[in-house]
Amino acid sequence: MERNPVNTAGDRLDPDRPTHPRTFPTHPARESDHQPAERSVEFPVSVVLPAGGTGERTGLQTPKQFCSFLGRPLISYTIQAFERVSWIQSIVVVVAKENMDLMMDIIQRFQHRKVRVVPGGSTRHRSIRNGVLALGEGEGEEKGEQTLPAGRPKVAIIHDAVRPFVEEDFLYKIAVAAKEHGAAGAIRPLVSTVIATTSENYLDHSLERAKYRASEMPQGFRYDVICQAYQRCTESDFEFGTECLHLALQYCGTNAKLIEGPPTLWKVTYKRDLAAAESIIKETLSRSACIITGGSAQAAALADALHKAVGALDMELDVIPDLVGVNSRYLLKEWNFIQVSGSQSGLSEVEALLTSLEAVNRALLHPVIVIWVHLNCSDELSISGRMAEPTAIMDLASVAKLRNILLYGIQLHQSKGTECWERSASRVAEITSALIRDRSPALVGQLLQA
Ligand SMILES: Nc1ccn([C@@H]2O[C@H](COP(=O)(O)OP(=O)(O)OP(=O)(O)O)[C@@H](O)[C@H]2O)c(=O)n1
Ligand SMILES: O=P(O)(O)OC[C@@H](O)[C@@H](O)[C@@H](O)CO
Repeated sequence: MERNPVNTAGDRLDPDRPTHPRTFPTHPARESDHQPAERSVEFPVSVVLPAGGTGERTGLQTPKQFCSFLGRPLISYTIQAFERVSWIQSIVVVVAKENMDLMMDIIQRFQHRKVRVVPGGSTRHRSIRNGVLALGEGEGEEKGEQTLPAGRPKVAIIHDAVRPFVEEDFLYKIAVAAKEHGAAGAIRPLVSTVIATTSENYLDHSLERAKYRASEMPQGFRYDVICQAYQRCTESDFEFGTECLHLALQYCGTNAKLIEGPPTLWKVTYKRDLAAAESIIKETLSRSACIITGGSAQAAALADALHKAVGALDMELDVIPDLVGVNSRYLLKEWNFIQVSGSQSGLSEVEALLTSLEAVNRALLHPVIVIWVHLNCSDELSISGRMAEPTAIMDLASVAKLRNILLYGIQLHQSKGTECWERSASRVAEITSALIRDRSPALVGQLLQA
């Protein structure tokens, strides 16, 4: 995890960050095979993402919501989780005044949609209140640099910006329950028992754990309920409170419906949570890849063997001849690419792949992994050819890195007489899986020997 924040100019402070301005077409909506079935919600839903804290408990200078993972701030992952939900009409991100410019840069850099930024307050409740009020401001009005979102929602979802792993299915459950009951909240089983302490830090009593749950996010509220709750609550609530569901009960008599959520709803709080979040993000991006064979028989033979070997490594792998026609959809998936080239073809197929990836702006949100597997079937290694490839792939990889594409090479020597693709393929599969999983910057542009 890079702890370098993006600076107020929107440029990350470490040397690896691509700094050239990106000129993108309006990027097409990204699709993924894992996209759940489209749901429809018959009432307007908007979201408030409180992100106005300082993240003191991480011990870092950079507020945790702005810590970068694979080149992108944590908050951008959370925003993406909401903006891809078609029935969410608008998102209000609440950040400290001093981070407003930084937040606008992040929205521009990663082309987030439906997002508006408002200033936070000195406590989480004050920040959430500012966000809730912003949802009710007029539709289509200009406010500074931002156009106000669609009109007031029927349901407002509130979700800590530092809980990036939220799925549409659960958001749907919360939104529908909030519409029906006035309020709804995510809960999880307690891991530790809750105890009450005396002023001298002795045990006063312990709670029966089975009767209690941990209150998590997202939470949902009928818009009138959460507005009324914040209108009626006290300064003490604003200063010391941590529970929106309590405000709805206390000041609106609204008893929230509680829905057990998945374990992925956890909040990034401590430094160790940052490493956990990065590991989950990397794992999510490493689940699938497609092998492009270019139509050559040699490449197809290796691809088939690779398909079997990588399958054993719990990766989803598709084998396709090219990326044209219906196969061009792979360019839009959050997948990785393995270009298998026969000994006659050099890097031209990789160059074509990189151009296609840039044309669809595929590397906007996540670094793309491209692995060139070069089949060298000649019994005599052509010294000149071999010497040429390492330099050529290094140069190409340097250019690709500026576009957030990580290019690696694997050279496979397959003497003509040997038909044991399986052994070669399992070597290539292990290297490929490690490259996709680890995304090591140190190996970018290297031509590894399988
Ligand atoms: N004045 C505040 C304080 C917190 N939050 C947000 O509320 C969410 C949950 O709060 P927490 O995990 O406590 O974040 P921090 O207050 O930043 O953490 P710490 O208590 O360690 O400083 C975070 O997204 C945080 O940015 C906010 O919008 N405004
Ligand atoms: O208390 P913190 O500010 O660390 O985090 C906020 C959490 O309390 C809150 O997200 C849930 O408990 C649900 O209200």
